[in-house]
Amino acid sequence: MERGEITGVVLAGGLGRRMGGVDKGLQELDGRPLVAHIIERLQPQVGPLLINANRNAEVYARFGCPVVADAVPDFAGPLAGLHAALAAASTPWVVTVPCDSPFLPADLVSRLAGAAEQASAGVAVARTGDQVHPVFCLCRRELRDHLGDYLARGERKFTGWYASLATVEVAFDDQPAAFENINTVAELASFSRPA
Ligand SMILES: Nc1nc2c(ncn2[C@@H]2O[C@H](COP(=O)(O)OP(=O)(O)OP(=O)(O)O)[C@@H](O)[C@H]2O)c(=O)[nH]1
Ligand SMILES: [Mg+2]
Repeated sequence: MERGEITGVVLAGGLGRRMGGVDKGLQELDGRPLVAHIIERLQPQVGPLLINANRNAEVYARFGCPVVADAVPDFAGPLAGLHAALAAASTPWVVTVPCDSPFLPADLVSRLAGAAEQASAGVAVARTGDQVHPVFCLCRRELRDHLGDYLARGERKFTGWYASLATVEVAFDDQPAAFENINTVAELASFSRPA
């Protein structure tokens, strides 16, 4: 699989409730919005890039890539973001990362892609230890309708969707800290470099 066959998607469509309802991707870490950190890590690993956001589309557009909102209403969760991205992408593969994990692996996409190819799987997700990180997900674009049907049934859970597909889990036990995610203001402060 070539890098250019994979669209990278920053999932920034959540409500940020644990952070008081702010738009988490736009919160600053070390003087830059989280989304900027994510793009810096993800851009070299993929072809096209998309941002999935449900608020502040004009602000996200300043990062220079298309911004797509969920098609499924009412903040249905990250799978709704993946669904929107599968509809918007023009490459055969899409890879998602959340907007709140600024330390994501530099080799995330190559390892997910290698494993998906080797296993002839339509979906590859990251794992550390026995913890699956389902929002770090490489997915074939042709699964769009399969996912659309799942969401239309009112289903919301990543794990339930994966379970119905050929999915491969890819261990990143060499870099568990790369999957640290930031949910609260205190966590954001704790990950800031001292000035
Ligand atoms: N597109 C989309 N993405 C979502 C939605 N809910 C969560 N996400 C994304 O899923 C990832 C992980 O979600 P959380 O850490 O729970 O973020 P959140 O939902 O904004 O925050 P909380 O409200 O505190 O749970 C983040 O990248 C979110 O932007 C949603 O309804 N739609
Ligand atoms: Mg949430």
